[in-house]
Amino acid sequence: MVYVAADIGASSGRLVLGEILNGKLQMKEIHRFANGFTIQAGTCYWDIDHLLNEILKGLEKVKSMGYDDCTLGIDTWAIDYVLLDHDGKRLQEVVAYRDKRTEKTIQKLTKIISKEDIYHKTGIQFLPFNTIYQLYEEDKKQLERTSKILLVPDYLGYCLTGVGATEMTNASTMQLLNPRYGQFDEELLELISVKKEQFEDLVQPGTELGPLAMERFASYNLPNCKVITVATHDTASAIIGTPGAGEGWAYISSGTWSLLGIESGSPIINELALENNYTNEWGAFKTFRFLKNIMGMWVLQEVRKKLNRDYNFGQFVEEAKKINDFRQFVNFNHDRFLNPLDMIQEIQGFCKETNQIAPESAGELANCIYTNLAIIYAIALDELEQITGQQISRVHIVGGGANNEHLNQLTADVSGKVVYAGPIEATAIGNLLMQMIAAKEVDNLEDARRLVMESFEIKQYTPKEIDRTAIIQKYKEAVSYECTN
Ligand SMILES: Nc1ncnc2c1ncn2[C@@H]1O[C@H](COP(=O)(O)OP(=O)(O)O)[C@@H](O)[C@H]1O
Ligand SMILES: C[C@H](O)[C@H](O)[C@@H](O)C(=O)COP(=O)(O)O
Ligand SMILES: [Mg+2]
Repeated sequence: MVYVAADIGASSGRLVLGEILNGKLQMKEIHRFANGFTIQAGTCYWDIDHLLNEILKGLEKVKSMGYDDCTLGIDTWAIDYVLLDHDGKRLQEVVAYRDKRTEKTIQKLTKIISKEDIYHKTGIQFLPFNTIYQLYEEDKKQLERTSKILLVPDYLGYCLTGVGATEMTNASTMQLLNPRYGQFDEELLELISVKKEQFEDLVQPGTELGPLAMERFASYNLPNCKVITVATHDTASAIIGTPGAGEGWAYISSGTWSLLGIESGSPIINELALENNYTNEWGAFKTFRFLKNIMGMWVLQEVRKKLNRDYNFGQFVEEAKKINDFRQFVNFNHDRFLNPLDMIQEIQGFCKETNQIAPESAGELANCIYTNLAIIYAIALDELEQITGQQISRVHIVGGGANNEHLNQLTADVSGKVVYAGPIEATAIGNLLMQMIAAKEVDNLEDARRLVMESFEIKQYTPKEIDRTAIIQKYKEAVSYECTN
């Protein structure tokens, strides 16, 4: 029997095999595929059938490698969902969170209930596309036809097994759950015309969902497979796979998004947390992911698309290193960078509006992105220390972005914290570890993280002496400009 993790982020998906051999976690990537949304008639959609098909193709590879039995865990990006009719069929295509339909929804909803009340109830950050706002924008007739609302990874599990669930780490990102009593907040549900019965029961990560319904996929050559509901929010899995230990460590799950935060034993819901838009997403093992979303590698991904993908990610880093200068100061966390038509023009526009020389070449653009991400990380870490009263001495960077040694070093320099980078595939590893803990092959989270530290290369970056105060001050002056568009 072998463990299989399907980790699907906004830009890419992968299936990995995992097993413990000679006291180490051995992980082998067996299938990788592209992900991304497309725009049809002005709306952004995911291709959920493509993702299901890729999971099945990955499982066929498991079988072809000689494994007749496996367990499977699925984790994906957060907040997006599928509407099912009373026959269990998908009512519509899956809208992607970067769609513009929710651009003004926070303003609409907070005319009825204040941001303070929503935050007091949920402890969840205000992102314009949270599930609460997407459901508020859904056609009311469509909601009336809806029997069940399944978040993306729960829907993929349902397609494979016929069993529905609402896994709680991902459910918390909807901004509809109240951490005080671990359930949906009925007042918020009523506000968006959704009934609690339209969700499947909340389940803890590590719950067995059911066997793969082989009869549904007769044309595939599949192994016998038991689907485990892991920490289905990819960031929750990433944090399980982050080899932090003891006190004073923070993480940056660096992929399409950079999720920067700490693991907390209880939610931190106060004015300062709200003011800095920190969130309390639910973690595995009754922890809370006190973090904030930072725009991450999305910006570079969009620049790369505009440059016809002429550069791979490593080449962007090499070009940026040739410049390696804090030339422009750009707040990439501004909503204008969420899904602009042309990311290069958006960056250049911000620079021109703030009387800064705009980056032109691939290297100048990458340098601008990396230097500003390092500054935004440093500021977020300062905020984190202020809000929690905790001293953070080290930051673990995991995910595809941890490949970027240049940004890892910049992060150490500007934050003044030691950076540990890796494992790159922390999300898939955390997915595997949740399955191993459920199977009692690994005892607990602490042992799981020790196994990660012993099994994968973790690189250390020590801060170099730079004038971080002056750099952060220049950034804050430049971004204090109120973007008009
Ligand atoms: N060799 C590399 N050098 C620098 N950055 C890299 C490299 N490989 C991947 N990346 C970065 O990692 C990002 C993808 O990270 P990943 O965690 O796979 O994203 P997601 O899970 O959101 O799809 C890419 O957008 C890119 O910026
Ligand atoms: C929109 C959400 O905040 C987003 O899904 C984030 O929570 C996340 O998990 C991003 O994962 P990626 O792997 O797509 O960066
Ligand atoms: Mg990811």
